[in-house]
Amino acid sequence: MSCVLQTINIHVKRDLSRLVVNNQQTDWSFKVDEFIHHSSQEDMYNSVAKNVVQQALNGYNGTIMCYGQTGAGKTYTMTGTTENFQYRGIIPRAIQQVFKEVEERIDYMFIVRVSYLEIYNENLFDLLFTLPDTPASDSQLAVVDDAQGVHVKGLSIHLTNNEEEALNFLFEGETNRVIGCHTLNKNSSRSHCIFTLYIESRKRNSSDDKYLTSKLNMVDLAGSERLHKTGSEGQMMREALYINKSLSFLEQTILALADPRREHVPFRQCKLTHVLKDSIGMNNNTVLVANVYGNAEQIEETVRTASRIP
Ligand SMILES: Nc1ncnc2c1ncn2[C@@H]1O[C@H](COP(=O)(O)OP(=O)(O)OP(=O)(O)O)[C@@H](O)[C@H]1O
Repeated sequence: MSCVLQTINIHVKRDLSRLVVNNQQTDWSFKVDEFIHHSSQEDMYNSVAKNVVQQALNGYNGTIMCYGQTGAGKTYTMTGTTENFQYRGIIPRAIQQVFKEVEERIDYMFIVRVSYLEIYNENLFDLLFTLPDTPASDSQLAVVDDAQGVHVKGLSIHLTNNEEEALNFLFEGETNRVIGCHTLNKNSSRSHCIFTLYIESRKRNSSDDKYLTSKLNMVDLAGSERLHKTGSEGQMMREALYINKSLSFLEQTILALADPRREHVPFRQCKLTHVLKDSIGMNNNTVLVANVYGNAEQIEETVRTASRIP
């Protein structure tokens, strides 16, 4: 969302032949809005998320996505860890910001709801299905694109009255995620997960009964990975193929959105882009966080991740 671009220059020594991506290239240069290194979770939040959350409270849809190599810190950035309050990630901080504003803006009436969707091997799952008040869905969840906009039929959406309730939904969903273990990350997310806040607001004591509505998606994408690096086989290889394919569709969609000459944006190629159709690009606030490792051994994947940023 910021306009000043920063340049990242990467140089790989040619004599480290094992680490060279190809025989010709040893230098890369990438432009990004911001390069965040050695920062606290709070600084990270203030840089990438605070503004999008504020805009969502003002009625604009927003999406914040973490993308990158498996084990590079996407879940840490998005959710954080529970061992220390200061390590909490973007989602709990966004929840806090939303409810702080709800309390402060006393001239407005807010309704906040949440849902937590998982996309695993191109199938949709409701991560809040375990809650007692979640109606049992007898049919498969499906992405529907109709007059009401894009929504997932069958996904439970929960009214949330305060920060604590919203955090409980987050933690409930976290325990239901599909987690795998491979050589690069022993707690690897094998799916894309979208935690959504639906915000509705209306000015109190106003003659006009106009509601402002917005959706804020916080997306922890499954890790992009080279199969030989993660040592995947069998079911994990199948998962990795789905993950890589959908990430490639996401990349194509983002590239199409960034190109003003493109008339068609291929949202329907996979569930991930279809679900996000009305919340990325165009008039929505979209932030893509590229998580990379800091060490030289992973330079090949770092270059790959950085080169996918439009
Ligand atoms: N900035 C950081 N500071 C401290 N620990 C971190 C940081 N980033 C990641 N970690 C730790 O590294 C490990 C891997 O991170 P994480 O699970 O977030 O990766 P990921 O990108 O979500 O991986 P995957 O795609 O496999 O799910 C975790 O134990 C996490 O707590």
